[in-house]
Amino acid sequence: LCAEAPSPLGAAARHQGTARHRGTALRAGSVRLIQSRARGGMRRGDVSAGKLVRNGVDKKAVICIEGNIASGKTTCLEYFSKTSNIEVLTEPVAKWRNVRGHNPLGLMYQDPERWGITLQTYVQLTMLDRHLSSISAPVRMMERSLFSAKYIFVENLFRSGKMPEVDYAVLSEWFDWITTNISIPVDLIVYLQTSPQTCHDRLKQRCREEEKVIPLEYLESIHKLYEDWLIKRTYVSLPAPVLVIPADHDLQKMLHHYEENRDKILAASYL
Ligand SMILES: Nc1ncnc2c1ncn2[C@@H]1O[C@H](COP(=O)(O)OP(=O)(O)O)[C@@H](O)[C@H]1O
Ligand SMILES: Nc1ccn([C@H]2C[C@H](O)[C@@H](COP(=O)(O)O)O2)c(=O)n1
Repeated sequence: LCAEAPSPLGAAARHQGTARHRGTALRAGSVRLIQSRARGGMRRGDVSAGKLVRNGVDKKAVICIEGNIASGKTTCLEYFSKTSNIEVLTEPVAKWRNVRGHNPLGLMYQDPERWGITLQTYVQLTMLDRHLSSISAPVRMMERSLFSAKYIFVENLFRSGKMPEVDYAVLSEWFDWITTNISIPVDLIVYLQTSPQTCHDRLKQRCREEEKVIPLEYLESIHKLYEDWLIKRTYVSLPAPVLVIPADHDLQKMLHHYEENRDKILAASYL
């Protein structure tokens, strides 16, 4: 049985616009980026020093929900979306499935060597847009991040031999430029830790057309990268502290776990 339903949360309406330098300020649609002061004066002063920061960014908490494909991130976000003072941003999967009539997500699963760079370039752009969009509530919970796009998905394509070295190099240059020059603040990572088999079962249940070709081994590689990054910490540096929530349980138990962890999660807003 297929159970893919459009997210009731919807995608945040975003203005589209061309980024253009104006002295030290850059306007991208409704986003205003300003050059941060050298040090101090901001909660994340050291991390942001000298970078472009979104205006007013230091007043809001950003929590990223991370986890394997179909681990339950959207379901978790739907639960917290019912809380006042929390704004929820799901991944822009609808855009990845339809950019001007093209489906880079589907193309990537059909032929990763050819289309991996196309999808991941677009993921990087749309995730950057998510990070920089204006925050309307004191706390933002967002699905995944610019960081996992690079450290998990791009890395997995490259390491599995499905992304040519030149494509990986270009994506890495883009990622390094963005993270060197633009502040991408994250206050907490919530890792929904699942077994690859659980994700495989949930993936089949969700039945997203493009994902029907995903074998268990693909989820195992993604799982390993997540574990190396967020649990073993043997891989790349973390952009924020990590809260791990075991997520193999049934829905009712998961909702209970979310409630139990609510204070720890929202504590990110007092940092
Ligand atoms: N705890 C759970 N137990 C069983 N099924 C779940 C659970 N959480 C989510 N699901 C189902 O698994 C599928 C994937 O969940 P979803 O929240 O879309 O994952 P993600 O956003 O991480 O890809 C959906 O069909 C969803 O209804
Ligand atoms: N950088 C990324 C991010 C996501 N994907 C794929 C994986 C899934 O098929 C889909 C959405 O992920 P989910 O929210 O269901 O975990 O997008 C990718 O290929 N690269």
